[in-house]
Amino acid sequence: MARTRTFRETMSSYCKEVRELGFRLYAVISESLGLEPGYMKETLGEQEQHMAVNFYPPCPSPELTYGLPAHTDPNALTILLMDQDVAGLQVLHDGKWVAVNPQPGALIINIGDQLQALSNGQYRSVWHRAVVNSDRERLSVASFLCPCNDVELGPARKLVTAETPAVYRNYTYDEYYKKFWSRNLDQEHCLELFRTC
Ligand SMILES: O=C(O)CCC(=O)C(=O)O
Ligand SMILES: [Fe+2]
Repeated sequence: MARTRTFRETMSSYCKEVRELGFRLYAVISESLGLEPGYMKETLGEQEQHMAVNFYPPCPSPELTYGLPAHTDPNALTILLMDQDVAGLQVLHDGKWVAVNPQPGALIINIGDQLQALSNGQYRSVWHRAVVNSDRERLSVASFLCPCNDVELGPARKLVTAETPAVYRNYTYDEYYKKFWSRNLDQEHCLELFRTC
């Protein structure tokens, strides 16, 4: 008799696929910076992977609140599976909040703070937020690829030159993560606290 997949099996294979996709993206991002394809994956160490299933119920006064306030993601890379029907994600582009509308079958890839640091500021960790609406609930599933807690992170040596000095000092992810959650999400970009100058 045919057996339907359990929730656990579906989630488990989704997590594995998302992880592989993240590793492929690390390789092309490394290459785009003139680094070895394995640079990001190796530097980030044994990756943790977290998942947030965000549920935003309808809100009678959506103009008074946010589903999620403005933030950047503290990790390396986020792969976001969005509700296929209801919009809510916005990204800050040229000082304006722009809606990212659902595209059937598409995943949203957010660069996190650690890829900004490793690329010495060449890639930018995007400011984003989620708004709510008064009549429809919304769901999003965020998969966060996170560096190993105790690896040393900072600008790739090859990207630090006399013309492009290190923008950020070195630190462990443990230190960064604690600092990130010790402030309000929508305060200044947390990486600003790790600047060399
Ligand atoms: O719900 C969304 O579209 C955004 C979720 C998000 O940014 C997060 O979980 O960090
Ligand atoms: Fe986020």
